[in-house]
Amino acid sequence: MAPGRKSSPAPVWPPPLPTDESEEERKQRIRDEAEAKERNDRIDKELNAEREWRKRPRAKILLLGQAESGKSTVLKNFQLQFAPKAFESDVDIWRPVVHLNLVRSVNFVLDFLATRFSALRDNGSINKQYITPELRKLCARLAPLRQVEDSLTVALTGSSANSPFSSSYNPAKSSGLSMPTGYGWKSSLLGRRNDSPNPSGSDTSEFGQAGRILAACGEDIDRLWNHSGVQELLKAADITLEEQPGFFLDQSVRVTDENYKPLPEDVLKARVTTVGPEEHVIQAENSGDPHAKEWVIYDVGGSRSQRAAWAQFFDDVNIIIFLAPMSGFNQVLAEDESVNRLTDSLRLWQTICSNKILANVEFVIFLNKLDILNSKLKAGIQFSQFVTSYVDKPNETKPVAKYLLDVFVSLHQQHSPRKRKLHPHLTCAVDTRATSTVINRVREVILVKILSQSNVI
Ligand SMILES: Nc1nc2c(ncn2[C@@H]2O[C@H](COP(=O)(O)OP(=O)(O)OP(=O)(O)O)[C@@H](O)[C@H]2O)c(=O)[nH]1
Ligand SMILES: [Mg+2]
Repeated sequence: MAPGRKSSPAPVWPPPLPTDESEEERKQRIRDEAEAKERNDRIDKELNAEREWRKRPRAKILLLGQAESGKSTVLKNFQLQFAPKAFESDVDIWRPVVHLNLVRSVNFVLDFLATRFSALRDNGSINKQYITPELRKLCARLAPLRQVEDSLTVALTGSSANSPFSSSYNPAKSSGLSMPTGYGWKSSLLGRRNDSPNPSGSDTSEFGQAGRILAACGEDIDRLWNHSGVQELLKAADITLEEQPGFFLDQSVRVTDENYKPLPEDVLKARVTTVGPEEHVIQAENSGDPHAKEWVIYDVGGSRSQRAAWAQFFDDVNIIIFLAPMSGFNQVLAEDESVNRLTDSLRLWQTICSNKILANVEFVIFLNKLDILNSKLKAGIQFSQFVTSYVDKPNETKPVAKYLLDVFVSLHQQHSPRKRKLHPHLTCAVDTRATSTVINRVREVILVKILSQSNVI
């Protein structure tokens, strides 16, 4: 109590009724009290509803699968499907990612050609007809892109460029064309988007500068990629860049245009390695169904070192979508080149199926990258050479996909702790239309699961 002030009596509740109020004042007091009570009741009701809303069963999806299996791509499909306006308003932040993916591919080709140029010096007979003065000039003109790769990588990841190149191409090392970074890059880009523009109107950021250099190089990149010598040399070395994540070399003129705005397909194809688990809450736009208003999706990193972080979500999800890329049959893991990707996927699937904590979780499996499987088989790669149990069957997409589906389904049957329905789909996650149909089916499965959890059905 402040010195010198008289102490007031402790307040009592409810306050004693005034003894000297007029009839009019009494009526007003009663009206005020009724209004206050109504307001309190309304607030209580809203708080209760909010409490109930928080407790309600929500769609919680966990995406699992090895690195590059397509988990983050499926997440983007969910965002595109359920929150198209939010997806559209964020497309710009993918522009520098597409640029970095493209620049890494170009630099990969430049490094590859450099090894061929030096082989030519050492042994005049090799590939001489392909290496024309025009090709050398093209390579010289594209040299500034090495600097662009460094500055974009630093701007996006906060660390210096690390673009590994192995002169002997190894499909497992495709992360050389990816951007290993965490969740933070998106929020930092969203933050930058609101920065006030330069008074001259030009974008002076690293992204703006990289964009201008790329715009000047677009035609040359296109010439490099379509150069018959480059195509022949890559083919002779068994390199199929088209199947690598973040491939934009066939779109270089469009994506380097100064006014380029990424299309949804570009966003799906852009590659960013997920590092650490990410929680994404998708607020469904225009959803009439109260149970489908909010989707919580957990996206995790798929490489071996990331998998320990998966288990923390096991007791909190309604549905697991497992991604198994069918195209991995002739590839090895980037993190362990002694392990075949398909073998790793099967082992991982078996482990997930047999997990007791997940016994009541609904399982969906996407046998993904159907398009790459198709192009590999069409190119003559023999599935049976890598999967020796596949005997006397045609080397065609349909029977191979069916065979893989049977293997995954029977592993699920054998190893699930209790009988459980599996929802399998053959998918190409970069095909938005086809994936939209699949997502609608998954949506139905999830809604039934949520309703059964809330005892509605
Ligand atoms: N051609 C083709 N590419 C696909 C398909 N699904 C995903 N991709 C591409 O494969 C690359 C890897 O996909 P992501 O979704 O980043 O893989 P991820 O499982 O999230 O990988 P991590 O984050 O490393 O665990 C991306 O460039 C995708 O665009 C598909 O069905 N076909
Ligand atoms: Mg990912």
